[in-house]
Amino acid sequence: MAFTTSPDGVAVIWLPNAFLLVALLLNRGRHAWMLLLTVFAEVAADIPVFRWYEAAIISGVNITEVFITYGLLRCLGVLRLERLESQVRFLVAGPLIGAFIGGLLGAVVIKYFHGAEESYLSIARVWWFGDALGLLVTTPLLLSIFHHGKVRSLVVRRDYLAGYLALIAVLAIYVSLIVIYKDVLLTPAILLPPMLYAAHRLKLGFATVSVALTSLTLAILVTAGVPLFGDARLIVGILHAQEFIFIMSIMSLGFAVLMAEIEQHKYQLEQRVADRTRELAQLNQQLTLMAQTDALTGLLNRRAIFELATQDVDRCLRYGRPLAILMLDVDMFKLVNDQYGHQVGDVVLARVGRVLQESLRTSDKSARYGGEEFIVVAPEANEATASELAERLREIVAGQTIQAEGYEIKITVSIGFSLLRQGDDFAQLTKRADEALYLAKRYGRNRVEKA
Ligand SMILES: Nc1nc2c(ncn2[C@@H]2O[C@H](COP(=O)(O)OP(=O)(O)OP(=O)(O)O)[C@@H](O)[C@H]2O)c(=O)[nH]1
Repeated sequence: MAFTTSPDGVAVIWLPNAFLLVALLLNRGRHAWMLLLTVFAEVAADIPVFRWYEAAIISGVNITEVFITYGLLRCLGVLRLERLESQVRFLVAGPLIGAFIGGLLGAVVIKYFHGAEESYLSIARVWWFGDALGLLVTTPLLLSIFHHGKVRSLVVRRDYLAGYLALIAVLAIYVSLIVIYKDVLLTPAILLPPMLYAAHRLKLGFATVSVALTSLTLAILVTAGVPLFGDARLIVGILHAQEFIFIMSIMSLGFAVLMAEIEQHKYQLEQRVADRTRELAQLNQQLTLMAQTDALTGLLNRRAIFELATQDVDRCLRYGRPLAILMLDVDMFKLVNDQYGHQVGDVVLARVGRVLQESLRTSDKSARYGGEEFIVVAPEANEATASELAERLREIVAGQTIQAEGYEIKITVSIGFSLLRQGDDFAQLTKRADEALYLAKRYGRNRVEKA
């Protein structure tokens, strides 16, 4: 710390307070040992410049400052600095209020215990700015590293590496030039564009490191007497450096956070669009299904079976495969309606639909063809298979006892089936199956007839 300290012993940029603040923020003030360790570090950092009791009082001032900042941040609900709003709150609580109080108290120690040359207000101002910058530069950096209780590597990330190297190169060139030429044209302001570019491209993690490195470099240069801002008195040079570091930090960190927020918004927007698209696709699927389904029985409707069966018919004709069509009609269904009511009739139709769904192969298709009439399309079914299937369906329906509205109802179905012939189409097949069904009705119902 001695490298960045003015002749009166006030730091141009004072970093240790941020360590204590971050320890408090991360652990919510739980770990006392961390506090003791930081107090020890604060005193040790002051020992090279001050007598031990001065160092002890100064560390008391620093700790007070940190606790005021921490208390304010807790009141404002700020534990992380990844949003612009929390950064602004942090700026008010730490660099503005906490460091200001620290500056007022610290200047008393420097002026009256240490016997400084500069005026009380001038020392208070340098102290305030030094502490403010220490908090501003270091807190976001440490919070970036100790992310959610884990140490996040800011150094080895591949996309950051080129940025770090470029930053070190820029700083090295700047330091060499200003040390050799001491030219006022080499104002640190020329560092701003590359830093903003880096903050924009490499996000908050990198911005915190670049701000910390640049600030420290400038602080060391100004306290070593390098005239960063022309031939001013040392204290004026320090003040300018502090002002510059302040502006640079706010701009870099603010810019990085702003970019992160924009990215976040963009991501959320994309997520929302993706969600809506998925919902629309699902709705579309549901609509398609609804358009194909008969609401009462859950089977395909007439239009859907026409499309699907036509494909089956074409395929079986092309490959010379058999196919059968079964037409089922509930016997004396009008009586069911008349005797028990239309609602009971609906339950009966739904049961026939369920029987078909449960009894057929997955390659078979069934549909409600109209009223109390059903159709089954059975690819690969020859005469024997179709007759067996029709018989089985007839028996299963006849074996059902349907309970509805307090009634127990037994029903039967008549079935006519037709087999695919060369040159057939779906309409011809259904026409023949219908004729066979008519025969089944004529011969007494509850029976199967072949076309
Ligand atoms: N409950 C109900 N009844 C329907 C529905 N669609 C058609 N029906 C009725 O089904 C009955 C069909 O009667 P018919 O065509 O005379 O045939 P049936 O009484 O079954 O006599 P057969 O076919 O000769 O055995 C009519 O009463 C229609 O009103 C429906 O969705 N729900």
